[in-house]
Amino acid sequence: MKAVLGLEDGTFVKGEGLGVEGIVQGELVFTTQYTGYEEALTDPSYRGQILLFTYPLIGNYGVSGETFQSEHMQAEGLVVREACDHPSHHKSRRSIYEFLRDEGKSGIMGVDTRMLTIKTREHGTMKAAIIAGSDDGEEAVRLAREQPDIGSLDLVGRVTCKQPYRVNGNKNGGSMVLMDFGVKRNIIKSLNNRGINVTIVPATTPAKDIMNYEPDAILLSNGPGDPQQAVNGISVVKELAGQLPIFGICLGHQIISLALGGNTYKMKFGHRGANQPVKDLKRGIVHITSQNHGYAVDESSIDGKEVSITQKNANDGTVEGLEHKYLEIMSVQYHPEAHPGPLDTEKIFFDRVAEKMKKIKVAVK
Ligand SMILES: NC(=O)CC[C@H](N)C(=O)O
Repeated sequence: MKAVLGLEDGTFVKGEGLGVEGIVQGELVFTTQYTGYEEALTDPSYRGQILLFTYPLIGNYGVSGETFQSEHMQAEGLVVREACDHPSHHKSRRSIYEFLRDEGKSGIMGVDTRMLTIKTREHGTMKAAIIAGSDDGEEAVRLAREQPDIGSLDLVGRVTCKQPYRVNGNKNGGSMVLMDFGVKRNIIKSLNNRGINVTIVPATTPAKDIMNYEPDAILLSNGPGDPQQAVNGISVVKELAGQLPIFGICLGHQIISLALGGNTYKMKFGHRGANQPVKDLKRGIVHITSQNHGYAVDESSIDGKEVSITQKNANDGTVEGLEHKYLEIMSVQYHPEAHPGPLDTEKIFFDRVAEKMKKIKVAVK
């Protein structure tokens, strides 16, 4: 099948189609992870985005379904140098070709992903379109340009759960309400593994409904799009700060920052990969983290009397973690739940969350 990828700056590249025939529009973003394509493609944070892998061989160990981060593929489309159609792994159930087809999604392969990455780094993230089934470059460019900015879309509304549901932990480590902005399964699993019972609620749940569950703490999840769109999340944090511990991951961290009076901005091309170095400023050590974000918290807007920046990206100095100075509020920009990527920060973040919840229980008794 023919295919073409167009960018808003007028660039287009022709390649071979993957998945089903059709048109895909979204923001083109690149990830540098070598593996973990199954986890990344099913991460709801990639809604509204076409995901390009800089690593040239994708699909070698097939798709098992065991590490999906949600029910389905979430990225709008896929761009790879070479996709493997004869995967080899004992857990593989299908090839990446079959996976895209089953999901009704489209992609393109056989294109110069290095050139596209350099272009994205130089120009900044661009709107893009893939046409699987055509090689009309002018049309692909037109479709790339003719779409709303990702920042104007309510992407969280497309991925949040419709109804609350509960997933219990393996012992009684307290109860938590998790605001679902597009949560990755491994966040829930990491909490459950520490005995935490988690009630997952839609992103639009108001503070008083959250308090009806009588939670020991709340956690704001990762998710797609611009954090400034998450107006309910921001007001929940404003209302509940000081009443119970609040934790956040990625989009959740950005929402917490906005609620505490900070600002967020769109980065030139974001951080997406499995080896982003993050410096823990208190302890002076660097952790290797999994990341996927295009927005960041503006340090000067938040670092001050009430909030301390606890972690920073060792590559570009952007904010990676914060803690409130006297309230139980803690959040990270990276993904401690990994999947994809290294588990280095899994223990540190989730053990601390579990510890803080235990303390609250003891204090209440
Ligand atoms: N993984 C996430 O939660 C991403 C957060 C936000 N959508 C961003 O791109 O910055």
